[in-house]
Amino acid sequence: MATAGTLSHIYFFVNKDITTSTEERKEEHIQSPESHSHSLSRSASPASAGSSDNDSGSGSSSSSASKDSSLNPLAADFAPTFTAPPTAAKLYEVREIAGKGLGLFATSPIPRGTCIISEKPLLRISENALHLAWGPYCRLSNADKKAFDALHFYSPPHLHLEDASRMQLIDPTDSTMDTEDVDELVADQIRVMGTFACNNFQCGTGLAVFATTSRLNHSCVPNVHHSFNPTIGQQTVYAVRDIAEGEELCTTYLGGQGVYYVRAQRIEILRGSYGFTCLCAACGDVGGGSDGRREVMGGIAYGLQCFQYGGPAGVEVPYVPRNPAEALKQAEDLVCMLVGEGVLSIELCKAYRMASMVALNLREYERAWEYACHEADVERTCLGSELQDLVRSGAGATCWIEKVRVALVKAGRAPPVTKRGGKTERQKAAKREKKMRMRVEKIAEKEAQMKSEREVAKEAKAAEKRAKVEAQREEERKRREYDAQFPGLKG
Ligand SMILES: C[S@@+](CC[C@H](N)C(=O)[O-])C[C@H]1O[C@@H](n2cnc3c(N)ncnc32)[C@H](O)[C@@H]1O
Repeated sequence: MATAGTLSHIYFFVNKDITTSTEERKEEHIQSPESHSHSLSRSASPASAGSSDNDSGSGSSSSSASKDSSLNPLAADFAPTFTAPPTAAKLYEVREIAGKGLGLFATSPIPRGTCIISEKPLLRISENALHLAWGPYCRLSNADKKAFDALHFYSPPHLHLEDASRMQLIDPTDSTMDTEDVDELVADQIRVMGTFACNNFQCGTGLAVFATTSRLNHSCVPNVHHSFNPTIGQQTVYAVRDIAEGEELCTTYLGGQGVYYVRAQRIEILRGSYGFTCLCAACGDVGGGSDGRREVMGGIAYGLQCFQYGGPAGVEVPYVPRNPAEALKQAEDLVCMLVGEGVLSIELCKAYRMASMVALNLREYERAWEYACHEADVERTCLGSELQDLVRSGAGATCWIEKVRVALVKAGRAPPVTKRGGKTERQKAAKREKKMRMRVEKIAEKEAQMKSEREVAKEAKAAEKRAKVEAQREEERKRREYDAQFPGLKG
């Protein structure tokens, strides 16, 4: 993961100073060349704060309150200084699954938007550089070391872990080590780097491995969304749709943009970096249209990005809308296609945001409001509601909703409110879903029509070529006949 891009899609616009506590930063900074330490049992000052999973992030171990008030629960600014014990029941179990090793499985039905895991890193490094994992690993407590060692190991060939170990971690001038010691140390370092490589997630500006989240297997149609929440300093995993009891919980290892990769690209990355071939619904859908849809979705997403920020000079980018009205239609199509493809996380938020922004630009206030609300809904579903970092940076859906609300008020329109006795949310959602399904079907129909047109054109071209060859042959035959009839005239 450190090098294959990442398991994680960074949605947080992270300000390192906000997200990393001074103590954590201290931990990270003392990691570097000391990593030449040759002893696995070197002083164990845990780089991570343990691995409490499923404590739903409700507890905070730091308090900004004054000493006195922090001890007085009745004080206005009282804040607990202890980490609250886990309150939510464990919603999953770790089980072995054929062909995948261990995985997490729902032990009861899990409704969409449920926080399934919230845990602190087991081992964290400050940059995307695998060799940095060795130092903090050596400082782990024995229990954390055991948890780390139990994780899956894979050594991606392109990472050249042995070279990384010999060149970056071993001190060739150290005369106290003989060849056997060096080989043993190299093997240990390969094991740690390989384990880190295939289990890490993006964590702020660095990478981290987690005791529980790192057991999540991959799917190109994930049912959970993982992200590091700097506000609570924990990795969180939320259900992006209703999950049935017994269903495997799967996230994506390909990051947000991975949604737009076609099957062959996904296979290449997953095989190269994690050593497996994905057999999820999208990868199994050979010839079923998933690849075509993902390609079109990627084209539309990129086209919209070029529309918003400008595209590369001198390159003709397909799907760039010519005007805001076209952009709105494309953003709506993208929403429908993402939903149709079962991609329900951050890329969907982005598509809703785009639709809302363009609608606002077109002064289509109600639509702008509706899409902003959808974005907020999906954001809450994937990330929960403790998102102060996101709000502070102005990137959260709630910040956008506020902008739309102000625009509506300025335009003399009040933000729409749900009418009493009106349609229930469930009815509305069902209607929206039906509408979306119809649009997706329409898009698929259009695609199929375009495909068959392309095939007809290809066939016509091939027929034309065949006729040309046939005509040449005929001419050649006639010429030979003539030559045979009038040999004297030959040449
Ligand atoms: C982060 S670990 C996931 C947990 C792992 N299965 C375990 O036993 O600890 C990543 C590894 O799990 C396996 N894996 C993940 N997703 C998979 C999938 N969809 N199909 C097959 N193997 C998968 C691969 O071996 C991969 O290198």
